[in-house]
Amino acid sequence: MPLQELFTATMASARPLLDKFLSYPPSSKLLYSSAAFVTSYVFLYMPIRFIYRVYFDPLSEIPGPKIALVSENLNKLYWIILPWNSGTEIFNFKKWHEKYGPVVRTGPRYVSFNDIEVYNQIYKMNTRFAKSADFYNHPSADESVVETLNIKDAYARRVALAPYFSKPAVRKLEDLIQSKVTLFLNRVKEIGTNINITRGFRCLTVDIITFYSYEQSFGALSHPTFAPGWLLAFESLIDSTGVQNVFPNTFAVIGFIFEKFLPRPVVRVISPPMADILDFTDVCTRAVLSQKVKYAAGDRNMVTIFAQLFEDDPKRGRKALTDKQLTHDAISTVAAGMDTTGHALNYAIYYLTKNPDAEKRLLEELKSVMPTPTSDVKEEVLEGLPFLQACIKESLRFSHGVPGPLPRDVPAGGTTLLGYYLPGGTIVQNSAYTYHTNPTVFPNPDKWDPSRWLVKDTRDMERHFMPFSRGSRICIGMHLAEAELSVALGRFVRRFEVGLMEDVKDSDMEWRAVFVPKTRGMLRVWAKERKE
Ligand code: HEM
Repeated sequence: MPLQELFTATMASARPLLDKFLSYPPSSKLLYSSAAFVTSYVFLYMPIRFIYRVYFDPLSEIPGPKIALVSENLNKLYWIILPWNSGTEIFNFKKWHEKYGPVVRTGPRYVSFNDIEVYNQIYKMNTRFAKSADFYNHPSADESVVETLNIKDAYARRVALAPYFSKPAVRKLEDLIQSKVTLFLNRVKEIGTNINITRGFRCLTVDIITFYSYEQSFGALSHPTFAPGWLLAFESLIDSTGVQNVFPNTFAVIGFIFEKFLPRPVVRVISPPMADILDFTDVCTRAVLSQKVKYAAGDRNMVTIFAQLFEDDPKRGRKALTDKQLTHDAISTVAAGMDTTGHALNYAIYYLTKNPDAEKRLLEELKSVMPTPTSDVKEEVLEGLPFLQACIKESLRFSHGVPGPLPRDVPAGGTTLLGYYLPGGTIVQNSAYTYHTNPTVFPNPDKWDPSRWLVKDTRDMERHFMPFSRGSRICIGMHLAEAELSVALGRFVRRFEVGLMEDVKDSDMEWRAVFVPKTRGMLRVWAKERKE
């Protein structure tokens, strides 16, 4: 039968059905057409799309679990929103790499790698792999330097911040770091027992970075239990990163309504975490904008990492940051510098209490440069202590910095990695957790063992060690973090004998990834001043 006749016959037989449909009231019409749309989406479009992804897509040659190809959105809901799965995707990545090899297709457009040469190609200086909008989209920080996607814009913003974070610049912060560590240690002595050291370390790191940013710290260390309201607010903000990532627009709209139209006490009744988040944003906004006002009034002697961002940089084509960009930078530098450094210190103390031999060895080493428990010691000296540095490295290996897969977009035109062609727009992932727990490079990877860093040849471990990431988007605050870690850990261990509170469980230190690792519980310790 010719095609035209077939079409006419089909239309004729469908006509009664169509007439019946048109005779329904509008509400039924809407219901039936919605049902027809959903049915054909689920039973027709999704299966066809799945078959295309499995057999015909340019990425179809790449091994991986087929179930992950059903839907990008379902993957996100499954791994991010379901409370029991939230933050555990990267553990699964590692299992998938063990099963499928160094390259795994983890979603329709996502490919994960476990190959250090590929890592170095993606996270290198002048990379063409930009941060992916699919992840760096959190409404509370998407205009910060951390979430700036465009490579040129990110470079210009980093250049403005870089002079404040170079090694020589950090050396000039010695007095600031030492004085905050002294305050922290005095507070530890004063509290003595049941010290929430997880929050204590956060308070220490945040008081340093906020002083450097705003000429006055947030005063966190002075809080009686290391739990100022805005720190609890920050914890809510971090908890919300998954929801922000999956529903950025909804989160932004709700946040806007809550912020602009409802009094804060009302927001607190409706959603305590949202009220916390807005409180934290307010604190950061007030702090950074008051610095901007001082700068505009001609004060050029003030100490603020933001100074260069208040002005245009015509040479690099960067405009002065808007108030929103400043606020987002204020939030993200506090966030970037607080939890990461805090976690590494947390793990160091936890594992030292579990490994008395290591603690003894560290103490002996510290005594060689600090004759008494409260002796002054320069950061430069602590940097030269091999066992202290090995403890710090091993604790960074356990805390991972940002363990998540740091997704990057394959540039337009595509690229070939490990023999597989990846079209432009493919999202590549690499998880520090996978590299840091590679048993070939780090034998017995789940054992906290600082002495592994004291062997003659550490080159292979160094190659697979990336707590600060690498390349153009390497951590800006790396030197500051290293200085904080040396001074805080060295002086803490020299001054105090420390132990876990009885009810602290090993499972309290298990973590999931909410951008940074989030432990199941908090580390609580007792601390006794040493006599000698
Ligand atoms: C032990 C402590 C720290 C670790 C392990 C760490 C780790 C990292 C990692 C892995 C990244 C890359 C994130 C990504 O690609 O999405 C990063 C970025 C960043 N870090 Fe850190 N960080 C630490 C401390 C600090 C401190 C003290 C600051 C100071 C404010 C800081 C500021 C930043 C900033 C601004 C970025 C964004 C850089 C960019 O996107 O170009 N970090 N950090």
